[in-house]
Amino acid sequence: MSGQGIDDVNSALEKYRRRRRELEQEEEEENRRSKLGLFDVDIDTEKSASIKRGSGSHESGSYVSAKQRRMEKIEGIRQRLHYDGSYGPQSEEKGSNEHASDTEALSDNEENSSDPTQLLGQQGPNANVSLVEQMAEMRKKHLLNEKTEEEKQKEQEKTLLAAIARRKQLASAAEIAKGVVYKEPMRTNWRLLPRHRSLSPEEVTARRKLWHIIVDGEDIPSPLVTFNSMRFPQPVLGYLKSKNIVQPSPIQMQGLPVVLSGRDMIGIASTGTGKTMAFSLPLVMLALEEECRMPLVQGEGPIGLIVCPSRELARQTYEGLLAIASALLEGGYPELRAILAIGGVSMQEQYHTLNKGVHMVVATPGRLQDMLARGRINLDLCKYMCMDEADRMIDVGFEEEMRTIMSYFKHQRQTVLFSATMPKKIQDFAQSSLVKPVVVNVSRAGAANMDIIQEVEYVKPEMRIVYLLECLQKTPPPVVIFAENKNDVDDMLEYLLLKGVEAVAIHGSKDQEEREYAMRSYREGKKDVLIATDIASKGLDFPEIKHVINFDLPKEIENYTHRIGRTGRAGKTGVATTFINMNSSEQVLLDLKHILIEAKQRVPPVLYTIADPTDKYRLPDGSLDTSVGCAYCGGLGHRLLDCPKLAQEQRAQQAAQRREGGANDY
Ligand SMILES: Nc1ncnc2c1ncn2[C@@H]1O[C@H](COP(=O)(O)OP(=O)(O)OP(=O)(O)O)[C@@H](O)[C@H]1O
Repeated sequence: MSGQGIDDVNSALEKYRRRRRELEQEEEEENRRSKLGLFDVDIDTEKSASIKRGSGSHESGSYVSAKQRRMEKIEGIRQRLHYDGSYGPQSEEKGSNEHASDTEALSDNEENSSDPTQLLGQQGPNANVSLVEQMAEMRKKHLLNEKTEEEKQKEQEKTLLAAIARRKQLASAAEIAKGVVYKEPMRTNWRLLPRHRSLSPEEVTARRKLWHIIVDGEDIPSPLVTFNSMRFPQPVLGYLKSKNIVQPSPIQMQGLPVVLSGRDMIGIASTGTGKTMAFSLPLVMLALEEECRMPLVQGEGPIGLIVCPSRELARQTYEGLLAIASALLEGGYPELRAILAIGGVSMQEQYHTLNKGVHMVVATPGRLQDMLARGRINLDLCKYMCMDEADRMIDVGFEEEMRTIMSYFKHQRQTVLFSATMPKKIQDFAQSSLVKPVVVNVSRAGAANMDIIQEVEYVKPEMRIVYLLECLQKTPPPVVIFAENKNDVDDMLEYLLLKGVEAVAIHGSKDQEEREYAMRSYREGKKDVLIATDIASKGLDFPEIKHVINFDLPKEIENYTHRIGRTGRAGKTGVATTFINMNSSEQVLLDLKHILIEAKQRVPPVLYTIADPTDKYRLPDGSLDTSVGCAYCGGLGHRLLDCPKLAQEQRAQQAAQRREGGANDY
């Protein structure tokens, strides 16, 4: 976000916080007054005495709860209505049932009434108006007031969103400078088979419905239900089969035809549902097409780029590309070369590949930016850019690096963004930077994978480490344990090693060698337990993880979705256990509650004890209107103005501004 943008967001938030402080102060004042026995409304002495008489008076100075006082006040009114017929002519004419409904209405509204004289209709302009009519009027006023409050909140949200949206587009600096706007998507030579081109719109819709695929955009290619129909060369089909990948997953059914045909795309699907293939295969096909057309020579390339938020994820994706490229080579196709550009490793080996011309680059933003700046690679021929875990990539953590990388593009490129979590705001922003994008949605962005059994346990902070051993018994290994901070990761490692558990750990302060050792030994099954910060929560695909333990609740609910998504992958079932305690953020707990409800999991009673401001957005069937969640992080348990992620990012941004540089590691 630009400095101006940050200021705007800050000032909008500051306004909101000021208003909130005022409201809190008002509330405090009200509480104080009522504790002292002062009614905030001006009831005349006679009436007040009458109410007290009716309700039983209290010894002066003794504490009476607000609820009790309210009840007594209502009782007083009720008694006057029943025993004193002096509240206007209408009350005498009414039957007792009507009185009952009137008093019910009173109790509903009394709390919000500011003028009990009017409420009772005893004097003033309402003296001749029936109680029912007065109540109807009050209700209307009350609703209007409430709406106004809601409108106010919406307005504040709008201002804040506008400030956030004032980010610059994800476009190259030269394009922005020259005002270049691409209107038409890129074209590739890939075509649907004639029999798929002739599918009727009804057939296409039925197919999408069957696989729960939701699309948005213009001229969207039909979903294809076999890899054969996607026209991959035989060695690629053979490779997929060897990995037991025989039928495309829904995100691949729709995502592959879209990306293969050159369209910009935003792909949203649950963790572990095959998004990586949906952006890797088209890159390989594009590289192959270019190589066949005109082989790359020294200093040329890449044709395409995949940017990932962590070194480990980049390595995993790179190895996937190498495997497909080598299957093609073995099948008699030209050699396709790839390099891995990540921090912490020497690029010496990679330079050898670069010298031959490179087709594909998989990178983390920092190292890629560095290589571009040093002129080690260029994006002159680059036609394809993918951001894996895209919301994280466009998030503040990497935004500046991504913008710098974009400035090296010379021509239009195809841009594809994939993630399991993609808040609406990020989608809107991304869409504005893409060319006629197609949005493919296979699950609600941020929803948990339905193949995961989610358990939430209340464990006191100091008991967690001891309880870990018991928790590890739930399933056989491999298990992964996540914690927010590096010290907790180190402490757990020490404890588990002492207890004889085969564990390894990874976080951003470990050196590259340690990180690689941990990943390798865990992946190869030599270690049973991986303990990690969120550095390992996104995208990593370890085979057969049975159990994810959250030592704490992450600060952002999206990280919860990613963390538990390390299990329950490729159609298998997994278990996730999350420890919560009194230190867990209420807002994230509420988000968690909604994720559990959505995934039809057991919600621990403690989560129902937290006041839930989203209760009013329940639909008639009791489910939550999912369109009302936070526009910034996608959490369903809070609104934008209370977003813990936004607040956290702002703190980080301010700190980064002070330091004049950002830190992106976990
Ligand atoms: N069509 C398929 N059929 C069976 N398995 C598949 C298929 N596509 C991918 N897989 C396997 O599913 C696993 C998860 O895939 P992948 O890592 O691409 O998930 P993802 O959606 O990117 O998850 P995340 O959101 O965590 O990054 C991998 O082991 C992959 O080989």
